[in-house]
Amino acid sequence: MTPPIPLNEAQARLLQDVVPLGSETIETAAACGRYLAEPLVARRTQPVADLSSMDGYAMRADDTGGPWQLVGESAAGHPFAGTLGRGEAVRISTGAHMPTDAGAILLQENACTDAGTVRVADPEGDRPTDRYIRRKGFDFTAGDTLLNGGTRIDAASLALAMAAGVWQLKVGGRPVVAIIDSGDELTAHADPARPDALPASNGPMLAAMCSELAARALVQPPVADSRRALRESLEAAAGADVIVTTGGASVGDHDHMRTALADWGATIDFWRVAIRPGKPLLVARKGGIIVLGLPGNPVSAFVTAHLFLLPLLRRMGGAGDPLPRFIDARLSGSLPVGGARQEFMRGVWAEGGVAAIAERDSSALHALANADVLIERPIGAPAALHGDSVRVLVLKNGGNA
Ligand SMILES: Nc1nc2c(c(=O)[nH]1)N[C@H]1C(S)=C(S)[C@@H](COP(=O)(O)OP(=O)(O)OC[C@H]3O[C@@H](n4cnc5c(N)ncnc54)[C@H](O)[C@@H]3O)O[C@H]1N2
Ligand code: MOO
Repeated sequence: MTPPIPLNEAQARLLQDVVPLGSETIETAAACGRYLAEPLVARRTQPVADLSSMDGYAMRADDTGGPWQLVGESAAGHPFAGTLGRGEAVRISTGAHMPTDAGAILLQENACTDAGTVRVADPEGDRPTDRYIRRKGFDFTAGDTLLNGGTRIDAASLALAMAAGVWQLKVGGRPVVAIIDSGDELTAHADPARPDALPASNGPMLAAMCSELAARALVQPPVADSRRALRESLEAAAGADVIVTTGGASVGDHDHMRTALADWGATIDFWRVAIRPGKPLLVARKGGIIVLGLPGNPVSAFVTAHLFLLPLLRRMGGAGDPLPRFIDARLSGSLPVGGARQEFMRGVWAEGGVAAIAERDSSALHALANADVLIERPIGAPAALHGDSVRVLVLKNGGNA
């Protein structure tokens, strides 16, 4: 048996030949979660003119002493059409166009009005200023490149595209993922006739992870531990871009995944990666289909999905930067010396840092569901102490969570 390969080598081998799926043009409002297939270029300037950022009164920049005669109003969507002379002011609202010739704003809190005349309320207090003017094009100008191709569209970038007058976006495709749970012990639903059966939780878990990436996930009913049944389920899934299996990837008498893949005509690219959990991971290919064989233990399947499945789907969908992003965090508590495999420990936010959850068994879903982060431990890392820096992958309380 060849030794497990390092994680970074395995990820590079998985992603190196992946060609992004064909692109399509869709409504911007429906593009959340997709990746830009070309740069986002502004079609309009924002703001389109100098605007007021506050409610108050607008006057000329060289006329900030007052009093001023009120000669009209500029409201958002209803600009003041006239010109502004010395000694004149217009009522102005937040987001309204600055009148031609206006160059200063007096906040309404700092103004008093009487019979069409505006004055500075407190001669010792705040006077008109240009600080409340949002200059034309300060955010972006028509023709500016706002986002690079390969960027994921999220709520903010979707709003940016709308504001830039781009109603449709060219985005990468949505990979179709077939998910196969395997094991004689598994049942798709709680089954009173089989009280000892284990609910197949990996399939729905992986489908949920895929759905956050705008992939289409199809979960098959659990498949028995037999070469023939596995081969048939692979054949049934052959219309997908990616087939993900869980279970049967290890060395036991009932672990048939590798032989079933060979029977089906797939070539195994690599098997076993130096990570904990998740060592028995395999990658195989048949034609244009990529098969990811994840280990059956639920935590192993979860961790390897983050490290391999999601990066693969991101790359297929057109992501420029598909690998998960780890950040540095302070350790609360301590960690033992790192082992022979790169480890991903479940952790929680605690005391301004992260603390490892004591339960490290790769079947422990309760601990996984309580985890806020995965803490990375390099191979052979020295023991870590309270306050040391560790790398973490944020699972909760980041983004929309
Ligand atoms: N002698 C050795 N035994 C094992 C090794 C090894 O190197 N030598 N590796 C261990 C490691 S590490 C892992 S991880 C597991 C992975 O095994 P498999 O991928 O073959 O998975 P199974 O044996 O089929 O199942 C493992 C475990 O997970 C449960 N399971 C499976 N599918 C699901 C599902 N869809 N939903 C929920 N739970 C599932 C299954 O009941 C088992 O308890 O192998 C070690 N053994
Ligand atoms: O690689 Mo296994 O996932 O540690 O239990």
